[in-house]
Amino acid sequence: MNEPLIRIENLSLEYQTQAGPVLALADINLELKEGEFVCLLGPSGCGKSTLLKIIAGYLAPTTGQCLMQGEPIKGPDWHRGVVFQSPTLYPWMNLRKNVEFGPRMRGVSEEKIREVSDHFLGQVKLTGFEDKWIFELSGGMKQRAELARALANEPAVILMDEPFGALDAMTRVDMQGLIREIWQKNKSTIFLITHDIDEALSLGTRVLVMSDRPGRILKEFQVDFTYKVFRQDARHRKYDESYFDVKDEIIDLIHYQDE
Ligand SMILES: Nc1ncnc2c1ncn2[C@@H]1O[C@H](COP(=O)(O)OP(=O)(O)OP(=O)(O)O)[C@@H](O)[C@H]1O
Repeated sequence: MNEPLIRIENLSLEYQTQAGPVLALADINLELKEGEFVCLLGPSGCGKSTLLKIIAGYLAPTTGQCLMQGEPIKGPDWHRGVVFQSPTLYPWMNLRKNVEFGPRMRGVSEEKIREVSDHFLGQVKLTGFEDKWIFELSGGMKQRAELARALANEPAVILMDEPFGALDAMTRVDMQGLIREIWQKNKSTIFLITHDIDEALSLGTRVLVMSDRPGRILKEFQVDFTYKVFRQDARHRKYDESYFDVKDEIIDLIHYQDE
């Protein structure tokens, strides 16, 4: 099968605002292949979230196209799971009901729903908290719950917009370890937006760097640092010189934009 999971061709997006049109993205060409962990970096306001929203199906491109398995994406659907920085869990449902919501809406059997929610709550290490209300969970737990809710739909691709941005440094590193472990175990395809170069390099198999608005993809880096980091010592990462060479190049690329 040569068709990539997601294919974006000559895409641009222009927002219409009261002050006039805002060109957010231009000339985007991008493929996401099954099993890839693609991280997107770029200056603030360059169009990263806009690109993710197009892949999710929330926004339609102004020109060009965004295809999933060769078919144009026409709107949001459960094949593409989305995780945002602020959890969007339903406060009137307990944790288990939140995770089961998607499969239940799709008419999955109650037996299978239970199996899936047990499995993914286990993967995100929330077994034992199923009956808790959302307000009873910590920030890190909410973000893990959000992840379990996305995973419960068994989407073809998981789209994450700064998923760990609001977490403290320690919880963030733990979450990175967890998402790496889940990606490897489930053979998931992940597209993740971050401001953190170390996060992108320590998780991604490919790191894309975007230009200032209108966002274009300036350069991409095929990297394998994620394979070198194991969850057990995720807090004590040791990288060789090539890591710092790539990091410096990315800093220069992003910094150059600000000048
Ligand atoms: N709904 C909208 N209507 C009009 N303009 C918008 C809208 N959403 C975003 N924009 C503009 O489009 C540009 C890209 O925004 P976007 O949120 O995609 O950037 P970003 O790279 O994700 O930013 P950040 O890193 O700060 O989250 C910005 O100039 C923003 O002001």
